[in-house]
Amino acid sequence: MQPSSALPEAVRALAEADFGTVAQRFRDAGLAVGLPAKGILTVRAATPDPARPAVLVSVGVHGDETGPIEMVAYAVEALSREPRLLAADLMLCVGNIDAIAAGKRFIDADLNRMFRSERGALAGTAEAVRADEMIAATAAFFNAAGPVRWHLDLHTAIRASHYPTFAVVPELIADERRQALIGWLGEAAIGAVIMNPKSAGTYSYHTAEHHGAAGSTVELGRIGTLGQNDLSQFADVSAALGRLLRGEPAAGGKQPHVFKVAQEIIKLSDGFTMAFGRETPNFAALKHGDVIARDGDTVYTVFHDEELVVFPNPDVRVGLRAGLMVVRVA
Ligand SMILES: O=C(O)CCC(=O)N[C@@H](CCC(=O)O)C(=O)O
Ligand SMILES: [Zn+2]
Repeated sequence: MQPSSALPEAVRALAEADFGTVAQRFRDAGLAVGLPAKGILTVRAATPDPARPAVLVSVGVHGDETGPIEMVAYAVEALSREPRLLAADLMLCVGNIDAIAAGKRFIDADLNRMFRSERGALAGTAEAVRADEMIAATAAFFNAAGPVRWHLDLHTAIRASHYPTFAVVPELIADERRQALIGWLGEAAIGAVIMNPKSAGTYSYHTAEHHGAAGSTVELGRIGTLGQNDLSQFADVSAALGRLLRGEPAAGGKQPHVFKVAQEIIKLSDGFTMAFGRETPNFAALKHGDVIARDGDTVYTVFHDEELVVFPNPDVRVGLRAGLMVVRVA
């Protein structure tokens, strides 16, 4: 992270999980404010109201994915100046605070693989401790919520992408909620959604599976330096988030293209190699029979006429997802 003094105050405060000023503004407006763990702020109606949607917004689950931190910092700063317009119960979570300070994806291990019952070699890492705090705060937030539950886990991708913005949506979200989520993603000008049938231990899959949230990992452009992101690329997402939190009518928008996961590429050993370069963009197309990766005796190949590669990353730990292959369905 660049020296804090060089950052706009709202951005510095969110990146360092310093909620003092915004929390006080919400409190002064008579809202119920909670700080259940470092980097986690909840703002609820003073009298519990199950008719209010419960919206969890998380950023910085990967410390080098800084654009959404900036975007949300300004969105929350603006909302805190007109707190009575907040029409949802809000939980704001800054995920990997130490990794944000270090400007790295993670410190010991990927926080966004910790949301699973068996952590194996990931147990005992700094991120496992942080995930436990997030899991507990998330459960407390949604257990006190009404039935309408959202989780927008805002990330940025490592590589370029055919769709600069896209989202990963757990398939198990109930139909009506999933339609509402995809509608919101369209309003936010998200270009593509990937329907995912299986958890990779991610935060958004966790909230969908365990709390019935319309949860999604939303990829907003590429990784960048905190304070130096081009915020114009987040204008539609920021506006859609503002409307969701203020209970304002949706503004419409183009429906995203829909993909589904065809296969998950798991790194089985240190011998894992991808058949294409590290800079291969997300949604690059491979044809039937093309080799995707090799890992000892295992050869991953394309079995549909065409599959598109997303999140190719040979550097993950053994046992974790090294990429997704997706096919277009709508
Ligand atoms: O660009 C990449 O390779 C990684 C970007 C990123 O962090 N993506 C998330 C997606 C989570 C999901 O599948 O819902 C991740 O890998 O954790
Ligand atoms: Zn990420």
